[in-house]
Amino acid sequence: MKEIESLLSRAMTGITAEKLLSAVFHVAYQQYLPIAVWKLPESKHIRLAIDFSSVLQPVKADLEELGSGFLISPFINRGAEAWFIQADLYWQGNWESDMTKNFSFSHRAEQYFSEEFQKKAIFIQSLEKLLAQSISLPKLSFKSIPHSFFMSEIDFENTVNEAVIAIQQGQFRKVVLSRSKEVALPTDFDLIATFKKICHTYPHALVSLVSTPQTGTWVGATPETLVSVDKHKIFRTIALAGTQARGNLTNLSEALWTQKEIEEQALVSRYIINCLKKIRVREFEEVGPKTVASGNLLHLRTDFEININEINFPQLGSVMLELLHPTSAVCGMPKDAALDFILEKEKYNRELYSGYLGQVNIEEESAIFVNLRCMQLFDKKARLYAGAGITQDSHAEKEWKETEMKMEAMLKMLY
Ligand SMILES: C=C(O[C@@H]1C=C(C(=O)O)C=C[C@H]1O)C(=O)O
Repeated sequence: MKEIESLLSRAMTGITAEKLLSAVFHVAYQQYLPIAVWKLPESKHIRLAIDFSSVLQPVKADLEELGSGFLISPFINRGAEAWFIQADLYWQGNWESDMTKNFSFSHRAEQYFSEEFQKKAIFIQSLEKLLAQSISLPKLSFKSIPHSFFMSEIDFENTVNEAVIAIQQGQFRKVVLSRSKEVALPTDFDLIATFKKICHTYPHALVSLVSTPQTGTWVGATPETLVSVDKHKIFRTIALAGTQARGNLTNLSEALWTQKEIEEQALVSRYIINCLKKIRVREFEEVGPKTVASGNLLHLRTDFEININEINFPQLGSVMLELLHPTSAVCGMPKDAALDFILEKEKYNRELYSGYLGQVNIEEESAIFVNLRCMQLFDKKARLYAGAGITQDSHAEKEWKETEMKMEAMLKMLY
């Protein structure tokens, strides 16, 4: 293993983080290796994990049992199963880092002739070869975009109106309706340069770039923590909902919210408290709701915090992850009725959008987020995703505009 590490540091001498990330992503992608690159909120560190195992297996999303890596789950995850990118190769640094430092390999399979070891060796050799060339990297070829149901403004607004009627009839209280749209990638699209731009534009978000043969390639900047457990065993989750354009507002406490938005966010808080009640957790700290910014948008957010050691509930992170997903911020309330409505009316597959993703047991912290403000990359095109919470006071046209504003988060990063 030492041989590989010294090969890697030789390959990387004097290379900028951006160039190295481009090359690493390139080689991983071409060799069908699952890779995740991410930046946590309020952090300047870029983290990277590559999995060298033979086939990426779905796993039970058990934060306490899993090793170090990056977890991704689609919106629909029956049996609470998710994909896990094990951090066989892990790097942590920032855009200005000396790239020869801070790389580490997990020593999961030491056998010299194991498939995993061979894959690592081939990866490093290809990386070294690529970095030795002074010419720019060849273009990545993503898969062509598969056909997907396109929802026009009229279709979407009709569905919102149907949801409002269903709410008035008492079928559920809130449902989150979403849609996707395709946009052309710029001809000079550069994945890592775009990722870097997103990191700078969204300092308070989890910014991620994830690619696996099973899920395709996704990039996003989500403001929504689903479950996090830090090294001091503090569990956190948030209730995020209500959306308006930020405009020129500098003092966030001056934002005004309508009753519809206040109620919509309160339903998410209530949903979280109901989940805590189910497992008889009564000692939690609740702060908010307060106005927070995510790029050009404002949301209402309530923070929940629990000291895991004080309540002696070591599995709280995993138990809450299973109970919370999909929360009322992306599905609705009650959950089952809202989900049925979504599956019947949306007519497209959300895939990883509004699922969850994030690091597990990396530097003693797990931080899982709802996958929002994201796009999926294809040959010459990107698919953008966004949704809006519908309650009895919703106006169809306003909800359409809200999804447009949310999609702009990624669109603006492309152009
Ligand atoms: C569903 C999305 O966002 C969620 C829905 C919100 C809303 O309805 O106001 C606000 C923030 C998120 O919890 C999305 O970004 O696609």
